[in-house]
Order: sequence, then structure tokens, then C-alpha cells
Amino acid sequence: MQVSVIGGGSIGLLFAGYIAREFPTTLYVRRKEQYHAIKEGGIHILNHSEDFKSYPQVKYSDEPWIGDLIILAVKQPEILSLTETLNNKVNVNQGLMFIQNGMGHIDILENLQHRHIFLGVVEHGAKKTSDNQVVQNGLGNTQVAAFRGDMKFINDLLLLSQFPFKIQSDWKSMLIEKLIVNAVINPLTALYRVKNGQLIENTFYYQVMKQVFQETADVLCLSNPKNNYLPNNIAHYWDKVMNICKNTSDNRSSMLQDIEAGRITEIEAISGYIIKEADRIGKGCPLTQFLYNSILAVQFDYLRKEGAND
Ligand SMILES: NC(=O)C1=CN([C@@H]2O[C@H](COP(=O)(O)OP(=O)(O)OC[C@H]3O[C@@H](n4cnc5c(N)ncnc54)[C@H](OP(=O)(O)O)[C@@H]3O)[C@@H](O)[C@H]2O)C=CC1
Ligand SMILES: CC(C)(CO)C(=O)C(=O)O
Repeated sequence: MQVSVIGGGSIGLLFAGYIAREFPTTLYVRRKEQYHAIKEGGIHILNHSEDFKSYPQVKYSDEPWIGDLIILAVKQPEILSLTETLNNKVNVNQGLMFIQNGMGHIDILENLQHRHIFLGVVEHGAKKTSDNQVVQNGLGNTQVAAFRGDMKFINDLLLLSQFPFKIQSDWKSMLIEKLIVNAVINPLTALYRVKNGQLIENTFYYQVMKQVFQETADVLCLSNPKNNYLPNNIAHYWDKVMNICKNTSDNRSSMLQDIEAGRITEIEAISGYIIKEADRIGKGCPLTQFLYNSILAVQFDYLRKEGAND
């Protein structure tokens, strides 16, 4: 299997670095400095038990996207502008995999012509520390489900024992399970500027975390047997939040990394989705609304400063 990864951020470097150890892999980047850093030094991955270099091919993202499977590792706001590029640039028989947090990318999938589209949920914690180095702060799995097409298409990925992919049968349940994790962990860590594990270690953060979880679970009607999510059991989702928080305790969430780097966050695809869902069913969600406005306020300040400096 030949794999291409689009975007050399924290997750793109992690995926390209691991997959290139087993399969021919190409990483597509858009900056000259990053292109040269990877071409000359490969990708350096560090975690608690390993420290290795990996050498995928590197290309500029305006070159043709080759490979059996294209993994889109850009952020959700960029995904929205990629529909046309994907339809023009990627053959309908090449597979696509989207690994974004939240639900913001789902709407564009119906407009794609590709026969094999997969959704991934990344449970690793990763932080890019230079253009060709990434620190893996949490070891997890990548859950993957078919949005359209045949799961057999990505069978080879299941052979990656050091970087596990786990097959799920229902993409919506899978994304909802991750959505609740991100709706709780990401805005809280970004606002308090703490690592994921601190939400559990500090009893006051823990209380807040539990309240945000309860509100989110209520909006998503997670305990309602009439919805199609599996399983309809609140404790299952709380355990999931706790486990990911523990497994990635040393990680700064992707939203905290965005806030610290002055980038647009994925708040719209995460808390924004919960707010829209609450509106749709006529429920309030004041805590999520507070977190949403707070993250937008911080983001607004640095984007305005950046605009003034241009
Ligand atoms: N980090 C984490 O721990 C986790 C992240 N995720 C999800 O993974 C996704 C990626 O997150 P993350 O890796 O942290 O994000 P980053 O911001 O670290 O990386 C995004 C990368 O995309 C690149 N990019 C943007 N547009 C293009 C383009 N047109 N062509 C080529 N490259 C492009 C950026 O390049 P440039 O550097 O040049 O700006 C950047 O390197 C997100 O949707 C997030 O929700 C999920 C779980 C954990
Ligand atoms: C898994 C987790 C919570 C890791 O930090 C994540 O999805 C993120 O940071 O966006």
C-alpha cells in the first residue's frame, strides 16, 4: 500500500513517520523550510519508549497527490476549502481518510466523488516541536470507520503494530464518542492553559470537567435508547473521556497548541456543533456557550493583533 499524508503538523508528522517505517509514504507540505528539513533530516519521533527517525518521501502540496490512500492531516478550517482540490486532484479510486476532531468536515463528504472515504479518530497526543520533529505525548489508537466504500481497502494499515488502527463499524457513533472527549478536554485545557492530565489531578478542574461532560451528554442525548449511538450508557462515555485524559496526560491538547501558537482553533467544529445541536432540540448549554465564547474571544484578540501588524 502506498500512503500519502497531507500536512506536516503534529499529526501529519506522526502519521507519516510511523507509516513510512512499513509502507512507501509521501508527506506533502507547503513551506520550503519544512520541505528541506524533512528531505535532509527525515522525521524524528520521540515518545516515552522510543526515539527514532523515519524517511518518507517529501513533496510540495501543489504537486499531484499520489498513493492508494490519502490521509488529510490539515485542520478542520482548511478542510472546508479542499473539496474542489480533492475532486480535481485525487482520482475517484484513490482512498481518502479524514482524521479531524469535531463534526465540521462531515458536510463536505457528500460532495466528494471518491469511492472509498474513511473517517479516523486519533487518540494519540502529539506536539510538533520543529518542522521535522514531533513528540508523542500519549500512545493510543486510531479508530477508523468507512463513511463510504470498502474497509478491505485499508486492511494493510492493520498490520502496523507500533501504530495501531482499530476498525469500527459505525462512523457516527465513533465520531460522537470522540466529540464528547474533545468538547470537554480541548476548550478547558485551552482556557486554563493546562496539560490534559491536570484536568484529573486538580480536584477543581475535575469538578468543572464533570459539569461540562454532563451538559454535553445531555445535549447529545447519549443516554436515550432511541438515538442510534452505541452504547446508550453515560458511564461508557465518561470512562472514555477519563481514559484519553490519562493516556495523554502529558499532552497539550490541539486547541491549547493552537491558542499558544496564535492559530485559528477548531472550536467551531467542536463546541460550535454542540451549541447548534442544543438549539435544534431546544435545550440550553450555558457552560459550552461560555467556553465557546471564551475561546473565540482569546482567538479574536490575537488574530486582531496579527492583522494590525500586517
Ligand atoms: N495534535 C493532536 O494531539 C491531535 C490532533 N487531532 C486532529 O488532527 C488534525 C491536525 O491537527 P494538528 O496536526 O495538531 O494540526 P497542526 O496545526 O499541527 O498541523 C496542521 C498542518 O497542516 C498544514 N497545512 C494547512 N494547509 C495545508 C495545505 N493546503 N497544504 C499542505 N499543508 C497544509 C499546516 O502547514 P504549515 O505548518 O505550513 O502552516 C500544518 O503543518 C486536527 O484536525 C486535529 O483535530 C486529533 C487528535 C490529536
Ligand atoms: C486526544 C486529544 C484529547 C489529545 O490531546 C485530542 O484529540 C486533541 O488534543 O485534540
